Amino acid sequence: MPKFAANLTLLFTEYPLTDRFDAARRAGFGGVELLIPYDTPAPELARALRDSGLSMVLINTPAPDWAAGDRGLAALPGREAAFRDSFELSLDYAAHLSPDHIHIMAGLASGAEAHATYLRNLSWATTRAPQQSLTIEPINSIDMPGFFLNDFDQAADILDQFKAPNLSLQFDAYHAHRITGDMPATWARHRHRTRHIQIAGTEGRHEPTGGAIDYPTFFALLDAQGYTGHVSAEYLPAAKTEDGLGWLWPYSAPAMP
Ligand SMILES: O=C(O)C(=O)[C@@H](O)CO
Ligand SMILES: [Mg+2]
Repeated sequence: MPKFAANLTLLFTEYPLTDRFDAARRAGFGGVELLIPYDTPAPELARALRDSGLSMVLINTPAPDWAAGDRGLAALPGREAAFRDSFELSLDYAAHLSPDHIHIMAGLASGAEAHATYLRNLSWATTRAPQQSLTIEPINSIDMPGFFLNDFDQAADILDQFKAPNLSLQFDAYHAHRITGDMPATWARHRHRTRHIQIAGTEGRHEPTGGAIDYPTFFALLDAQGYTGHVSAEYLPAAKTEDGLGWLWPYSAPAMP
C-alpha cells in the first residue's frame, strides 16, 4: 500500500493552518506537504507537525509574491541572487520541518536564457544542499500558463544531464494526464527518475476518483514496482475535505475519535 500524504495547502482548509496537521492524522494520512509555508513561523509549524506525529514530505521553494504572479525563481534570468536567498529560506524551514523533499519552483519564463539560468541555479542548489533531496515538477500550461517546466521530456533531459544524486522528478499524475493524455505511459517512461508523486482527479482537479485516471490500478502498480516514496493528495476538495476521503479508506482508515 502506498504511503499517503495530505497537501495542507489545498486539503483541510476548513481549519486554521496549524490545526490541519492533526486533521490529516485523524483522516488516516501518514504525512503532509505544504507548498508555501513561509507566512507562518517555522517553529510554529514544527510544533504542529510534532504534535500530530506525522512526517513532512515536501515543501516548495518560495514564490515570493504568488498573488502578483510569481511561481518560483529558478529559471528567471537576472533573479539569481533572489533565487539563492529564497533557497536559503527554504533550507531554514527545512531545518525545522525535515521535509523529505524540497520542490524547486522554476517560475514563469521561456527560451534559451531561462534554460541556462535554470541549469545554473539547479547546479548551485544541488551543491549547496547535498544532503537534501530536491525535486523538479512539470506543471501543465493550462493550469499554470508560462511555467518554465511544462513537459516531462524536458525535465528528463535536465535530470539526465545533471545526474545529481539529490535531484529527481516530482511526478504529478494530474499534470501528466493534462500534458501527455496518457498518465500510465508517462509513468512508465519516467518512474526511474521519480522520488515523489502527487495525485488529483482529472475532472476539475478534485478527489482522485472517477475521471480518466484509474488510481486503484496505479496504486497497485506502485506496490508491485516497489515504489517507496509518498503519494500526496494534492487536489481541490469538491466540498468539505473529510466528505471526499472515501478514496483513502481502502488503504488507510480514519483514526478513532
Ligand atoms: O501545482 C502543482 O501541481 C504543485 O505541485 C505545486 O508545487 C505548485 O505550487
Ligand atoms: Mg503538483
